[in-house]
Amino acid sequence: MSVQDGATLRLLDKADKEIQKLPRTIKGAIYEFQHKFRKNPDAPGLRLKQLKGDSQLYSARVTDSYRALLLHAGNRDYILVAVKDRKEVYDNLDRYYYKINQVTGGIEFVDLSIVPGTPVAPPAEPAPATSEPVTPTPLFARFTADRLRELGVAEPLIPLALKITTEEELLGLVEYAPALTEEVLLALYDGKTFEEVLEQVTRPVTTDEQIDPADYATALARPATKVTTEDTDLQSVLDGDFGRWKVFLHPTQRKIVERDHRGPARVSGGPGTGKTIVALHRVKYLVDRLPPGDDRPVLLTTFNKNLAADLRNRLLELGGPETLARVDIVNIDKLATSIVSGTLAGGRRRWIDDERAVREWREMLLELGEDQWDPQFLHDEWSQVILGLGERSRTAYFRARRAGRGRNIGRAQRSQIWQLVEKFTMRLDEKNLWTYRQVAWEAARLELDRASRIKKYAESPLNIHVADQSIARENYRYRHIVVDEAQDLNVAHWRMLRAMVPEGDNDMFIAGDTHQRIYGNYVTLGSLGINIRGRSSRLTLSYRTTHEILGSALGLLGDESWDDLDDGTDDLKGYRSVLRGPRPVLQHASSWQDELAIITEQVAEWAQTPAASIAVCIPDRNMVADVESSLGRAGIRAAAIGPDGPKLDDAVHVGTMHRFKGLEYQHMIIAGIREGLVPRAAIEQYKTTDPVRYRRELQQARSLLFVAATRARDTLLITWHGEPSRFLPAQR
Ligand SMILES: Nc1ncnc2c1ncn2[C@@H]1O[C@H](COP(=O)(O)OP(=O)(O)OP(=O)(O)O)[C@@H](O)[C@H]1O
Repeated sequence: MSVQDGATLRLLDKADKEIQKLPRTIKGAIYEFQHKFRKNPDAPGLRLKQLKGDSQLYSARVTDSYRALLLHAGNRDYILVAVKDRKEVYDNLDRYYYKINQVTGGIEFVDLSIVPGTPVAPPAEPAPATSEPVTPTPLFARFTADRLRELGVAEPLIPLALKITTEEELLGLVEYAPALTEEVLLALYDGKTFEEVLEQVTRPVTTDEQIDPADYATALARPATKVTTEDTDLQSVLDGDFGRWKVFLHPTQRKIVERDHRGPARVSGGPGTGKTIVALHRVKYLVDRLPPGDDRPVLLTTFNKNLAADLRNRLLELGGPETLARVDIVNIDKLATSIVSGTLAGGRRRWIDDERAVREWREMLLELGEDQWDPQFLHDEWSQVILGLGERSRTAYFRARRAGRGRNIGRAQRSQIWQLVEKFTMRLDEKNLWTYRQVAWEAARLELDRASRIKKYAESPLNIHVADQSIARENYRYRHIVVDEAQDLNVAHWRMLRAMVPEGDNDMFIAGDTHQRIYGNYVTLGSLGINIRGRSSRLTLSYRTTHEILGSALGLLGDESWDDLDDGTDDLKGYRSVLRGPRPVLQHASSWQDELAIITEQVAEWAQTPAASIAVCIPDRNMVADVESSLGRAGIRAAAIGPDGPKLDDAVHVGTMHRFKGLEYQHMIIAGIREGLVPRAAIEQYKTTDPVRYRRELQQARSLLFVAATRARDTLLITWHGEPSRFLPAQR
């Protein structure tokens, strides 16, 4: 059989929802059908035929009683839009609406018979008669058909949208509506104005191209047409393990993935808007454009080991072993560690975290009888100012601006601090210890040296190298670097990364959200040679959190202002969700014991949910064991989340707030949200002594709570005893 006989069969977004509901035997038959169809759509058994009076819609036989409905997009390209019982597929053909959306240029399909409230939908249950008939006001009475059309609502759904009067009707309408119609109507329903929706929802997906309403082949290639591309996608829909994130990218996500840049680019966006998903697709996009080879020219890095492991699994799912084979996936500290271990003799030391380092400071100050300085202050000054300098010298420290650090430190004090820092680093040397920041600084230094050797080699006349055999040719480690959770990387990390990749097209792709910064690392990328100006984009649609949870989580951020990893500011304008669910519950308890009882009772009520989709988050490490044993006594398996992620896959996860970065749960409880813990009482000392630091500590505490609250997909319960945290809405 010639290749010409074959056909492409794609699946349209939302058609997968209907297909997944079909009986198992029919799904099996669809599996067979799609194979045969791809091989030869004209095979007689498939009975491919045009629907009467319609140029574009075709039906084909799946079984004796089921038919596939296909939209012909030109040449041998078909889009599967539905699979239906033969008895109903040919009735009332007017109910099939398909068109190229005049705003987005994407292909849209709706079967009006499944949209409640349309003239062709089955009649709804009659409403119970009331004694006084009242005519409720339609939800969108303040808009005209033209306005909805301008926003991109699908034509046949406009009259219906203008008629509906309840939220239930609206949710019924948007369930199978094209994605833009769903987003627009829900945003208007949430109270946004026409102008806001135009700006935040419609404009980002509006195509610049001239739209030919009959050119389906071109429309098929536009980001707004959400269709599967691989043969295997339809198979995974049928197997029930279909990851929509792999295929149905939002048009805004797709544009970001596929845009080429002359330098570093950045994507921001609120929690759950798909930054990680975009980073993964971006990696695949870059790998697909590499020349063949068996090296690994792409680096994908993130904050911790657990997130790196998740990226690895997801990239394997997305691109298979061939993509994985060209990518180094490693968390940022491990990357720094491997650079240092591989290059320095002293590389084989033990790494310690900040908490342990502060203990070392305290011990050293005690031994020295030095009581003028606070160990935490010295550790922060060393880690965030001195280890943030490009050059580690006393003079450089004397000149350092200490931007954003409130307390003024004069020359004499800097001299004392410098001496203490020298003693401290010698102490760590003797004990064979290193902090992660020290490692990052060393790694940055080594990589910068390497980069300057590469430049020197490239610039000097060839004969020098020939004469001096000792100069070996080195190359940059990577061609492209993709960073996730960028808001928590420190200055040294960025210096190291910058030096690992030559400046040029698509050199760095940076995904992060400064509202979720929880490690106090503030950077200005521009000053580190990473110029993202004019190459920033933002995602605004949450795929994780319901509208209700998102609204409450935004309230936790207060009126703070947030940076954009550079000199500008960032905000969450337009951040929204089309997912609906119960409102978060805020519950006051009489004591910690009472909170534990509430937690245990609530988790027991979620017995139908797989344990690992439930999490309990608390602000203090000492509370973890309490929660674990309280759940344990009720026969519920619980496991603490360690620094590298959850320890067990079949237990309720319990952890402190920092541990929840990047994770996702169906049901979440955040307990212990009281004054003194959120924010911590210890920061009050800075209120008068160091107001700048105080503000930053407060902001970081807000971010921690924001991160925790936005891990919840469906349900969120927040509890406290005593005085509620100032970040919670006022309680009546
Ligand atoms: N286009 C998509 N289609 C379906 N699901 C998606 C899509 N994009 C993202 N998701 C899902 O939404 C959830 C959140 O995505 P992701 O983790 O990438 O968001 P994020 O912006 O990185 O979140 P955070 O900032 O909270 O870490 C995940 O479950 C992901 O699979």
